[in-house]
Amino acid sequence: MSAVQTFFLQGSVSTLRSPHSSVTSCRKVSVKFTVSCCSAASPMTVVNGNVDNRPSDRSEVRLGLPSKGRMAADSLDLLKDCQLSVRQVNPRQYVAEIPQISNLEVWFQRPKDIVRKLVSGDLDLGIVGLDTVCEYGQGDKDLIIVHDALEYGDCRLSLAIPKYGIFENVNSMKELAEMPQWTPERPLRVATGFTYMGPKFMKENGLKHVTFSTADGALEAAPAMGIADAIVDLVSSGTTLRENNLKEIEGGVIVQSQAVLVAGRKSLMQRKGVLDITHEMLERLEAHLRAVGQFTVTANMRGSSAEEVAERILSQTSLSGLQGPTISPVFCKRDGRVTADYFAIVICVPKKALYKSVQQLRAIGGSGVLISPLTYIFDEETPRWRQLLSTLGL
Ligand SMILES: Nc1ncnc2c1ncn2[C@@H]1O[C@H](COP(=O)(O)OP(=O)(O)OP(=O)(O)O)[C@@H](O)[C@H]1O
Ligand SMILES: O=P(O)(O)OC[C@H]1O[C@H](OP(=O)(O)OP(=O)(O)O)[C@H](O)[C@@H]1O
Ligand SMILES: [Mg+2]
Repeated sequence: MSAVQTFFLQGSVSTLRSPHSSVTSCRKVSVKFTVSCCSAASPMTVVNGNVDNRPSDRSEVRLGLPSKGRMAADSLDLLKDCQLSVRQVNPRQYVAEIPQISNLEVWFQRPKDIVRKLVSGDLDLGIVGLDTVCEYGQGDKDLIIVHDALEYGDCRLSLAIPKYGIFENVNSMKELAEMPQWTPERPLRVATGFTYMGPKFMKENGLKHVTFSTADGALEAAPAMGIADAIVDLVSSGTTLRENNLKEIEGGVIVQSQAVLVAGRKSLMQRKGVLDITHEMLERLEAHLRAVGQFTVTANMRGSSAEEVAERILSQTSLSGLQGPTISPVFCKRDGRVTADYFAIVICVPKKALYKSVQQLRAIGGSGVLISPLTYIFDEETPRWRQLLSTLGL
């Protein structure tokens, strides 16, 4: 460990004025740490999760899901939409199952513990926000993001400063770093719950004289209370910052976050069944997320041939579908002869363009327009699966 450390205090740091308070090193916040007991000769080791990182001999595959907070319900909803409903006998029980996938245990944990347990090997897969992976994974190369965009939990980890006082004309990280106010005796005081990402970011941005304090919530109050000059916290709509007279600045976004599916490299490579379950989950997630926001539109259209109908459809900007329209003749018997005066067309249309598509279909002679939501769009190959295999060197 280097001589100069980053200090984290709970609450005010106004009494801390030593040169040690400047950020010159970015110490890993301990997943494993040692505390002195009564006798200095017998240290006690406290570990989050698996004590000595020995691979356990369990045969079940374990998926960690957030037990509380805003990610919990959305994670269950997403899995349900992928026909992977989690069956939990009662809400205080922390283990559950997904009947469609045998040999999979679902464990409900706090998001930060999901990441820690992926690192320790006590979980194999997990769903959490990318911010939590960055903060508690601390750049661990064995944490692999299998799906990076589950499309909920959107937020960003940002640095914010007051709109007023000495910060009134400060609008970028460069300007913040160049402020003459920050000295070893009077460093920039930052309040954050992100005690790994916060110091790392400040160091990367060349801020030399910085101290950090930490609290468990309502960090936006710290500047007005005189406890901090700036904060590093999650921002989504920006309302909390605005209500507290704080602003984000150029270059101050540390991580753009949303829910992700993460796995441990060792689990993927060594534990039987993990790779297969990951493949199935990835296929369902990708196919479902592709289908969200798309509708299938079917309609009838009079025409002399399938090609002639196709030309009419493709002349319209909103009707090209995923790979072009599917057109099938609708046969009927007229005067004893089987003819195809009508064609049935099927296209996929993005939700946003739905009404425009219906208007365009009608304009070129479409009738009997039926619209149904899509559950899955399976492609020939799952791009993220190929990416995962290449990351694993398989
Ligand atoms: N305002 C927000 N809008 C959208 N997503 C958010 C927001 N705040 C946090 N998140 C995302 O949801 C995750 C969980 O946040 P949540 O607030 O539920 O738990 P927490 O802050 O870690 O715990 P707690 O608030 O109970 O102490 C975050 O890691 C982040 O990815
Ligand atoms: O940009 P906004 O949409 O206003 O959201 C940002 C706020 O949401 C989170 O707090 P949360 O609601 O989780 O409360 P907490 O501080 O108790 O975690 C985050 O810590 C911000 O305070
Ligand atoms: Mg929160």
